[in-house]
Amino acid sequence: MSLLEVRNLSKHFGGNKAVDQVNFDIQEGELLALIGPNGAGKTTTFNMVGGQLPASSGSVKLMGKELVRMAPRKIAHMGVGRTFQIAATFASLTVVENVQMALLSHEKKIYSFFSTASTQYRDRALALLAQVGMDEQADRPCSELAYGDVKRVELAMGLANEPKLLLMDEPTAGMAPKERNDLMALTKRLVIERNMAVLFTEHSMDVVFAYADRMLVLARGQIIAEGGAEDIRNHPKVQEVYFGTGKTFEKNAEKV
Ligand SMILES: Nc1ncnc2c1ncn2[C@@H]1O[C@H](COP(=O)(O)OP(=O)(O)OP(=O)(O)O)[C@@H](O)[C@H]1O
Repeated sequence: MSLLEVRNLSKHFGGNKAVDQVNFDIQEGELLALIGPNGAGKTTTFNMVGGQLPASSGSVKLMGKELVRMAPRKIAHMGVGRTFQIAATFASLTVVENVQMALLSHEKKIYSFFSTASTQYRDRALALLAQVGMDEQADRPCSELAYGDVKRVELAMGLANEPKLLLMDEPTAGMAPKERNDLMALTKRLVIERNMAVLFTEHSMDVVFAYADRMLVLARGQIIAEGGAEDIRNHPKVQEVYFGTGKTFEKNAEKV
């Protein structure tokens, strides 16, 4: 059985078929990229898997259990994690406090954080930070961190509920090439070490071709291609939808 099975998943906004009868599987230990031009339906697909958006029809099963129509919180508890950007209001908290918040939230104890619970889960938070190489910066406010380091903290927060599948929406947006590669190399290492799976959307083709085990290409709400780097690079439909967008599909694209 696949870790995640998506079958005939659709989302219609009025007459707009944002996602139209999409099918795919994700296996444990897999880093899977969901790519496609602007408006292809990537975010909509993501939000249906995470439960933030109700599907119009279709099925999403995690280890055989149906997630469609389940509340996002329940889906998170079932083992689907998600990296969210650290909200501006939490930037003044330290690195470790942000990860503690994520742990508390997972345990439904968020209400107590600002009173007596500020020391709770510190050790667990530090252990997560060590996995992303941020334990030495644990007591710095997030607002002082370099952008790439903030992304590492967000990754540690995404791991707080021990996800079997982690969803990452454009994890490297706004990053310099070196930071992008570092973050994706770290993500790949975590996928292997934790035997989890990651589904990520991405606009940087260099990152996708360098790190994804497999790619799904969406265009106008439908999957037009699926496979490894060679299959995708040479796929006529993929070349067609990206033609004129300035995206490169060259071999050995930038890798720092
Ligand atoms: N809440 C909404 N209401 C109406 N239409 C929406 C809504 N969200 C998305 N859409 C439409 O659904 C389609 C797919 O959008 P989506 O954001 O999923 O694409 P995307 O592939 O993530 O795009 P991008 O790469 O630009 O983020 C688009 O036509 C978009 O305008």
